[in-house]
Amino acid sequence: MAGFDDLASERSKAQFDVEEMKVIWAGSRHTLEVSDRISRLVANDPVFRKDTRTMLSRKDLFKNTLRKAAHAWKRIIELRLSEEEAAELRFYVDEPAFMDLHWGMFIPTIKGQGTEEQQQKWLPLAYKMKIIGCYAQTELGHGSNVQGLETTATFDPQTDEFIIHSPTLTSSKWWPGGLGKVSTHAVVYGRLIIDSKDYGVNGFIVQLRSLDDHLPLPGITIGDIGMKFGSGAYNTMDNGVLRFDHVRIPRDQMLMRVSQVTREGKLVQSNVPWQLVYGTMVYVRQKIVSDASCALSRAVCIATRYSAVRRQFGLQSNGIETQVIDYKTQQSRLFPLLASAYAFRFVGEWLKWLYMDVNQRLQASDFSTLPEAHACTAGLKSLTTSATADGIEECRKLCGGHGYLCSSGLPELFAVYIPACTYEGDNIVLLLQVARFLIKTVSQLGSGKEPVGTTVYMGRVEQLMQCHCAVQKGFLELSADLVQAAVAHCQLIVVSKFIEKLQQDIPGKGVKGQLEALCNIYALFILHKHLGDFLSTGCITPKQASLANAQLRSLYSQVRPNAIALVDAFNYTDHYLSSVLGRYDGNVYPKLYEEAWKDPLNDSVVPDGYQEYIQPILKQQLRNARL
Ligand SMILES: CC/C=C\C/C=C\C/C=C\C/C=C\CCC(=O)SCCNC(=O)CCNC(=O)[C@H](O)C(C)(C)COP(=O)(O)OP(=O)(O)OC[C@H]1O[C@@H](n2cnc3c(N)ncnc32)[C@H](O)[C@@H]1OP(=O)(O)O
Ligand SMILES: Cc1cc2nc3c(=O)[nH]c(=O)nc-3n(C[C@H](O)[C@H](O)[C@H](O)COP(=O)(O)OP(=O)(O)OC[C@H]3O[C@@H](n4cnc5c(N)ncnc54)[C@H](O)[C@@H]3O)c2cc1C
Repeated sequence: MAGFDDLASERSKAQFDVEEMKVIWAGSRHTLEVSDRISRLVANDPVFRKDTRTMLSRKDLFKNTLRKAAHAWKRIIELRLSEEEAAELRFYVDEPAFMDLHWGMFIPTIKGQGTEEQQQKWLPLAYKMKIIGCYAQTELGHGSNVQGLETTATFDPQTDEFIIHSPTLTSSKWWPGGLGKVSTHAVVYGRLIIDSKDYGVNGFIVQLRSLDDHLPLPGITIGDIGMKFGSGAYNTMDNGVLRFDHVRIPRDQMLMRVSQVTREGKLVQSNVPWQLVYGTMVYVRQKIVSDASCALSRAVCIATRYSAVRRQFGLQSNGIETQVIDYKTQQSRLFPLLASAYAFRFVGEWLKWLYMDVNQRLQASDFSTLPEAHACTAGLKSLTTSATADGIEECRKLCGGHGYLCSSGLPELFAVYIPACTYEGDNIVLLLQVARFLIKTVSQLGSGKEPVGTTVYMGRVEQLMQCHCAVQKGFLELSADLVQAAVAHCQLIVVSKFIEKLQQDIPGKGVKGQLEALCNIYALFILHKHLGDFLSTGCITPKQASLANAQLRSLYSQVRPNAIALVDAFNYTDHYLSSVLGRYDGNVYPKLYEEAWKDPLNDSVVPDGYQEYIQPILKQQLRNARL
């Protein structure tokens, strides 16, 4: 069987221990064991099938999502899965749904911004799913500009309550995931008003729906904001709209770790930076970086396996055409994405460590690394999601026409993934935050602080900053060129963390060698992509640029025999890949043909509508022809 033999032959060429590379990719033997076991549990459960998603109406699609979420929760309880295993199960179910926001934002917000008492009250309810929460920050009129939010939370000393209100149409909460049809509660971000004085944005826990009949509570208008990009895709998520008409909540439902409001209506600032109100966004952004490596590796796995199966032109002496993976143009498009997937994996590991380190420091009232954590999570979220969104589209194109079929898995992967460039912070807005951080850092460099990083990449950042750095008054004056410096800074971090990964103990025959090749491919690919920066800032000479290019091409040849093994190391099930082109067995053509007939359009040989619309035309033509 052609495809199967091709992939079997490719696997026999591997020059490294794939099982050990699986451990490196997973992060540890324990994590590999958990993800392998849970991914197969999901793959073997018919409730979690994904192949009909693009054929369902929005209402049927959503109801099926609720069914899957309920089944997932039931399995978590039945099997007594740990929090880690439950998170893996939600990941491999692979369907954006309210659970993501309940576990991924609502609970972390209460943990990060609630007092001990508030955590003791609300977390047990949330962990047991006695309440379902979402994160309601963005409004119809404001998303990036958090300080521009209009929802008000006015303290009423007569009743010891906050009055939550939507004063304008643009203050309607708009986009929060899980809000539209499912969540019973939300963390609502609104302007704290005490005695007519505006104290800025804070978080408030607000019940939205009755726990008895799920109807919206008095003063609450709530619904879904409508269909989003692509069929299936993110339409499994009920992104919602929410308006308040003077809804009253107890004073103790303002999240008060950062600021407290006393019974007398006095605002007391605690000793933590007010920016902790933004803390959930830092947490989610570091998770999004890890998710980028998952999404990109998934697309690269599909495109790499298909590129080894697909043969086109280049008839060889044995009468067989050439595998498209052997074309240098295919390699120059595909292998940098393979390298990027590994690079994002390792920078995501580091970012997770940075986030945990910041949190431990916060416990000890050490806030010194919070600005760097914000800049790194913002910048790396921006860099990795933009590269991944572009990379998934490139993988679709690498698969030719068949990449455009839903059965390839790539259109839906692209449609689900691309909002990552917007949610949790628009990517340009976040790069401007990095630019601000760099300006402050450069201004402090005079104090003898020396930047650290790889020379050429570091030089590029320094030079770009000096070229473009001006005394900036505020956000809006930041030049587009500074965004370029911010990207350069983030790419420096990615390369540096890949190099640091290689300095760790890396067991397994040939594993370190493959990772070194991928690290060099990433670094040289970025250098090639931004050659203008490196040349214009004098970091490298034209001769060096030419040598770098030659080295890059040589590295592609080094990776070529290992490409299939490198994507096998992601250890993805066919269920998770959900792609006829990316099947482990390479049995592409028979499965493509089989999938086609499953389309409802093929339920009848003569299509519905023929008699009404087509036959009259044809008959008319026949009559005309006889005249
Ligand atoms: C679902 C989760 C589970 C898993 C995750 C996996 C996948 C994700 C899947 C789905 C995600 C689903 C939904 C996404 C949810 C959302 O989209 S929630 C809404 C997200 N919204 C945003 O990100 C808004 C972006 N805007 C901002 O962050 C801010 O408005 C701003 C930073 C752009 C501007 O802030 P301002 O206060 O207005 O002005 P500033 O002067 O720039 O900043 C003031 C100072 O504060 C510092 N700072 C800013 N942000 C942070 C932060 N997050 N942490 C720490 N510090 C911060 C800034 O540096 C300034 O400090 P100075 O010392 O320079 O004054
Ligand atoms: C699928 C999805 C899920 C979401 N889930 C949630 C959720 O659960 N909870 C929640 O609260 N929100 C959620 N959001 C909202 C999301 O956080 C916002 O869309 C995001 O923060 C961007 O804000 P915005 O849409 O207002 O865009 P805007 O800020 O209006 O940006 C529009 C354009 O203007 C540019 N721009 C804006 N400001 C500047 C500036 N200062 N300088 C230069 N350019 C600028 C941007 O770069 C962008 O190109 C979700 C969004 C999506 C798409």
